[in-house]
Amino acid sequence: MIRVAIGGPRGKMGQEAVHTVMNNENMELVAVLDHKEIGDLLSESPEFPASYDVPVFLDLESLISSIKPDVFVDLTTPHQVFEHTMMCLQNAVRPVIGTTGFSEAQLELCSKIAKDNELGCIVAPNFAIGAVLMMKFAAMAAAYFPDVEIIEMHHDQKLDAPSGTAYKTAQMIAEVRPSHKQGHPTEEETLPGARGASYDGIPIHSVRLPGLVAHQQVMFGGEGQLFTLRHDSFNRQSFMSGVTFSINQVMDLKELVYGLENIL
Ligand SMILES: NC(=O)C1=CN([C@@H]2O[C@H](COP(=O)(O)OP(=O)(O)OC[C@H]3O[C@@H](n4cnc5c(N)ncnc54)[C@H](O)[C@@H]3O)[C@@H](O)[C@H]2O)C=CC1
Ligand SMILES: O=C(O)C1=N[C@H](C(=O)O)C[C@H](O)C1
Repeated sequence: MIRVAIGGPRGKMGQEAVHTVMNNENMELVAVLDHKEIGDLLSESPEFPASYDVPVFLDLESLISSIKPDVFVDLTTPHQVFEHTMMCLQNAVRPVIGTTGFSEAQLELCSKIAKDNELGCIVAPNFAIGAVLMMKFAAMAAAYFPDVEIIEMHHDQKLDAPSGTAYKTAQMIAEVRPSHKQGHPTEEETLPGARGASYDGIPIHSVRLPGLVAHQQVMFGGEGQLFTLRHDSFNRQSFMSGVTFSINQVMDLKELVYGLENIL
């Protein structure tokens, strides 16, 4: 039995993850972390059935000291995720991080602590297998099509931009193609932001609209041709096989892995 705790249980991802862990026969949901007073047990919250008698904690430090979970799955907010990850790594709890918004410096620091403590940690910008393949194929294509732009599209409640997936896609592409500025050498934005954000010269455009879930297009342009890779998550169930996979895998790791493509 893997003893799992989840951060952000009432969120869009958190609710799915709670049901996923509760229904997995190799896992036990031993605690959840919320930031609002919702009662002592998850079952007191209207989102969950009366049988979910899982203790609710309001701070991670007391959750860890009283429950000592094997794994902490973070599905909270970009503002808290670094602090949560550090606390887990310093207290022998393996983090599985779905929350986005890590800076490169923060990732580097977590990676060092995980290695020093020989503790597994997974930071997964996207748990959906199709999205992981899209990122991998984008890096393959960039070796042949160096001119590329990323368009990510999400629901309008998303707090961070660009998405963690778009950021990771750009990092993977930047590893295989020489850095260069795209478009006309003297192009000017008459409206600031019109050409999107830039990661190593790769434009990233973020769309936020009600009705969307999580979608990304990677467009490669070449002489007389356009090659487009696209992935759509139509619901949050699409992420759950990746969550289960990560909880199982992190138990056998002794370092931080950034992106499921490295362990699939
Ligand atoms: N890696 C992946 O495949 C995916 C990652 N995400 C990421 O997961 C995160 C959560 O996404 P959603 O569920 O859509 O957001 P959400 O806003 O629906 O849920 C976040 C939940 O965390 C709670 N929360 C906020 N601060 C907290 C704290 N300090 N401690 C405990 N709980 C806290 C909120 O009350 C809320 O219930 C985002 O960063 C999002 O980008 C979302 C979908 C897939
Ligand atoms: O906030 C979301 O919804 C999602 N966040 C992740 C990201 O930022 O890439 C993963 C997925 O795109 C859904």
